[in-house]
Amino acid sequence: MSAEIIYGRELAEDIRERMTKEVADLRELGVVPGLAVVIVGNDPASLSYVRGKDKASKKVGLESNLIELPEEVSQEELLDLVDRLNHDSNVHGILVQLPLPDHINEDEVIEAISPSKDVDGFHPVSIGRMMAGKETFLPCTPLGILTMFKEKEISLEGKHVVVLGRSRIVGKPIGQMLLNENATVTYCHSRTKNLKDFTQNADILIVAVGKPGFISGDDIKDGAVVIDVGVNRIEDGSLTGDVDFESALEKASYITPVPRGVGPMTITMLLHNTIQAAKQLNQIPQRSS
Ligand SMILES: Nc1nc2c(c(=O)[nH]1)N[C@@H](CN(C=O)c1ccc(C(=O)N[C@@H](CCC(=O)O)C(=O)O)cc1)CN2
Repeated sequence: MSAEIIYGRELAEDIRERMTKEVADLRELGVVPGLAVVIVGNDPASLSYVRGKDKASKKVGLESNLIELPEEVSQEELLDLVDRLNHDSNVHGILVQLPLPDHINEDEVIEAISPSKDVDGFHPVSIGRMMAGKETFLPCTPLGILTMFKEKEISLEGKHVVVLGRSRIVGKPIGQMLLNENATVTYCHSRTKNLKDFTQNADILIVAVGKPGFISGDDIKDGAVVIDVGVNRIEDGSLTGDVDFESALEKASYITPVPRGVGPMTITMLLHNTIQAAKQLNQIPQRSS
């Protein structure tokens, strides 16, 4: 068997085209969805992600404001900025790029963002609503994965999903979101024993551990759906995932590549959440993007 490759980049392009029309309609109504992206410090990967977010936002017609703060910014200054953005009626979505430097209390910053502008879906109110199965902002990478499943008509009902990784950004929320879709979810992490026993029994395997080639074809059940969330820069400067693509391709039914797989969907879902936030804050009825 050779798997079908799910190119998130192509899906993302289609979705962004639909969004461009939706934003044009909103602008006709006098609503210009506004996003503020805050980055602290000079981490090259983070800078490249926020610049990607800023560029993609502008391309679909959003008003994007990229705020770059020095590494030494204090907790108080950052909280003051978030407070100003919470009260700015031209800003509908606020995102603080993670990770933050060690001297910043990440939880306190996330909790300072108004839940009505929490387009990253990391605020405890958003997480609580997600756990209760209520409508809310969903974190962008998991929402991108869910959108891929929907666009490819991959059924989730009763499927055994194994999630490798338990981060705030991917692992924890994707498991809960798939549980909400009636999948049976197992979380595995660095302390899990006999990992193969889990991975080899997964109908859907989601790998978000940040270790190049951590999973190979041997670890995968025949016909499994394999979603690779790893973005690892290796010695030769190229990007590679957490899954050994060539060996997994032979076993899986569907697989996402790295690059051009899950990553581009992350930014697209941020645009989606920002448009939804602008509509909610302006009391405009929702429609799917
Ligand atoms: N506040 C947040 N911080 C972080 C998030 C997040 O969702 N919110 N996610 C990650 C990084 N991330 C977005 O911020 C992100 C990662 C990867 C990509 C992407 O498009 N990857 C491309 C390759 C890009 C490259 O060449 O470097 C791909 O996989 O094809 C987009 C966004 C951490 N922080």
